[in-house]
Amino acid sequence: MSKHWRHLWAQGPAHHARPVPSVLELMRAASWRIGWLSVLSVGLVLTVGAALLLHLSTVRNLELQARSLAYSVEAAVVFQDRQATETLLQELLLHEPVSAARVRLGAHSLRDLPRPGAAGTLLDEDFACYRKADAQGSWARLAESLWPVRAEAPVLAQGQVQAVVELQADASALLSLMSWAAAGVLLAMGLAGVAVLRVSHRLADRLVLPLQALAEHSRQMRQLREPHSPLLALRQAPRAGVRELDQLSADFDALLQELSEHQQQLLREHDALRHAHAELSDQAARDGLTGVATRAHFERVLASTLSQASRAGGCFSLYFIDADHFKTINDEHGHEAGDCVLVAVAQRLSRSVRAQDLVGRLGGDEFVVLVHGLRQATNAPAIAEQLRSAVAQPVTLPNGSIVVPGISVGLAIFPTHGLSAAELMKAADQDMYQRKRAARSVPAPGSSSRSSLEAAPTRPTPSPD
Ligand SMILES: Nc1nc2c(ncn2[C@@H]2O[C@H](COP(=O)(O)OP(=O)(O)OP(=O)(O)O)[C@@H](O)[C@H]2O)c(=O)[nH]1
Repeated sequence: MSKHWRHLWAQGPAHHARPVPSVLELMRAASWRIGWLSVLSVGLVLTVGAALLLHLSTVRNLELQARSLAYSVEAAVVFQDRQATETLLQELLLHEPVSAARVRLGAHSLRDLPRPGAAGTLLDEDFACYRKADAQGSWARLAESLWPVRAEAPVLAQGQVQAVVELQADASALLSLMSWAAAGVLLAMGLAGVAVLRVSHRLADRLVLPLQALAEHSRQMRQLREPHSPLLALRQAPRAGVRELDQLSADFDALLQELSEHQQQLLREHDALRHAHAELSDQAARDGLTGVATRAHFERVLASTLSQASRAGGCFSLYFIDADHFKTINDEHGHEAGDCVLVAVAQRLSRSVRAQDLVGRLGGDEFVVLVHGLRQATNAPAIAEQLRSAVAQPVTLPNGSIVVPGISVGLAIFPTHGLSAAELMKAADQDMYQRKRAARSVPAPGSSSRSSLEAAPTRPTPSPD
């Protein structure tokens, strides 16, 4: 990891304010750098190589020419024919890329050809000297000072060195050759640069476009919120035709598939839990024996009815019900028979009120009924009577005996008898208790003092329930 990235990593994503570059931008920037660096280095090597080759071949040619000239001028030098020597020098300079030439008498080598500016001047030691007229310009002089290429060869006669031929290459011709070579190299560099950029851009497109397609695909998949959408099963991540990218797409598909299955599993479990919760709530709200509301559920509904009636200024009635002499049934016919009577009482109470009203069992043989939206408080006693008469029907017990259950019903009206649930329950309970006591103190004509719960004949008789 480079210093820069380590620094960014240490800072965390929130701290680096610079915009995060895309992969395409990074690859393009890198390919620009790589392209130009490689083209420049190749260009540099080519230029230096070409210059070196040119230099070596020029030196070699010049040496050959110097040797050839040494042979040519041998006779003229031996016979001291300066005119013929100069003619030979002139001929050579005319057709060859040589800017200056001279023949110096003696065996010693002279390296100091006439300097630019002194060209064509015959020095004291020179036997013959010639310099091209067009090699005397400033460009030619500059070229010679930049690129001095010289060669010399001895003029031999009878095994003795008679003179030395010295040649100066035409540097301006060499430089113009070099400029052509440089132009060629530059052109090659340009073409190579374009080719490198095209290839690297294609490579970037080949890698980045599939990545962008995969990113777009994942965005679309995220938008498909429905877990059972058939698109999830059908749609595959796009394939790029590049092994690693295709592997990434395949892994993405597999991950999506796993997530989808996991989500479906979670949804199934969630449904099961919701179902179980609903069942438990229902069980908690319903009395196990009779199926009417439990005390807790009844109190919740009473509280919400109360607050609603308080806000809206409504009126409702609450009935507190206790079975009369229920213990006797248990004692005489058994607990199972008592249960049977409790179920019958609950069913009859439920059938006597509307669906929006609520019947609850407080426990034992105590029931409560909540009647919503009473139009007039004066209707409440009639409902109590209705409940009483609905219950007081014969019930056939499991042992075949028939009993007629009796109930005492106490009444409380909101807001007349109380403004809170506790006040209303207490008022209804007290009313029920007083009515029970009143009923017992005044026995009905022809009935025993035991009350309204009467043992029926022991023979089995069909029951309305
Ligand atoms: N079968 C049955 N009996 C129950 C159940 N819960 C309570 N009991 C009995 O119901 C009876 C209720 O007794 P009380 O209300 O005190 O007696 P009662 O005979 O109804 O007396 P009064 O209310 O004064 O008429 C008790 O004997 C309890 O054991 C139940 O779920 N099933």
